[in-house]
Amino acid sequence: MFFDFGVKDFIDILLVASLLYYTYKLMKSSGSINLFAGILVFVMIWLVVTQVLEMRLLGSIFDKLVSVGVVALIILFQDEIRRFLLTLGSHRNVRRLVRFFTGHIEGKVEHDDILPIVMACLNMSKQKVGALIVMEHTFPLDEIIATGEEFNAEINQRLIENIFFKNSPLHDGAMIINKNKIRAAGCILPVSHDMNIPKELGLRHRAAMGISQQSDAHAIVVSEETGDISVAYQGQFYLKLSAEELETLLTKEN
Ligand SMILES: Nc1ncnc2c1ncn2[C@@H]1O[C@H](COP(=O)(O)OP(=O)(O)OP(=O)(O)O)[C@@H](O)[C@H]1O
Repeated sequence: MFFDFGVKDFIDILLVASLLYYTYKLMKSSGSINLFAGILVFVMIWLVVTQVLEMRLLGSIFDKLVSVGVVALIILFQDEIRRFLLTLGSHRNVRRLVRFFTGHIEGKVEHDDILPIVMACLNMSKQKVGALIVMEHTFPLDEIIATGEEFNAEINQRLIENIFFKNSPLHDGAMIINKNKIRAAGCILPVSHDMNIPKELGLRHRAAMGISQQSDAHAIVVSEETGDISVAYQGQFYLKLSAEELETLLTKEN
């Protein structure tokens, strides 16, 4: 007996595989990989109980759990689902399409605005001034901005350095930059509890990782201890960057 296997089925399998891979990547970057693994194990047990062993009583309990499970999943993963849709909308190809029709990209930081940020980081790195700068992209950070001091200033190298200067009232916490404006400083970021973050990295780095797991922002850290410049982006650390590497990373379309 032959399977009626056509191109459509092949595309179907390919799409399901990509969906699973993308979900895995998203869960990994947001630190919920154990939850994802737990759900997979549950689905496998459910399939074995209902399809292979055909246990009716246990099967009917699992069936009930699965029927309410979809709602539970939406509640559990609401941040991840939101991020997934935002990332989909901000994907390079979709942005190209938007640029084709509108002529510009909403939320994109121009190269001229990146240079003062890179220069400020370089200076702070040399003087070992600690800094935490978040570049907001398509995922809105209004709730984070509300935790700090809001203003609407042009991006300026001196201003960035002054804010993070040790005696400045706003040096503690994170600065949020959106497009060509510094939107706030002294903001509190969510701290990542990821066990894989190296032990020598403290709260500033964990806060950078936290925001990168919950949004599509770039979070730049200048270490007060070592002067190292690092970036957390999409749940990944890019450590000990040179000025050129930082510029390339920030200029790259996400
Ligand atoms: N949740 C947070 N949101 C924003 N900023 C934070 C947060 N937690 C800590 N910080 C900032 O990090 C500073 C403390 O950094 P800490 O020394 O613990 O981190 P670190 O990663 O070791 O950095 P460094 O290498 O600069 O010492 C605080 O003074 C504060 O400015």
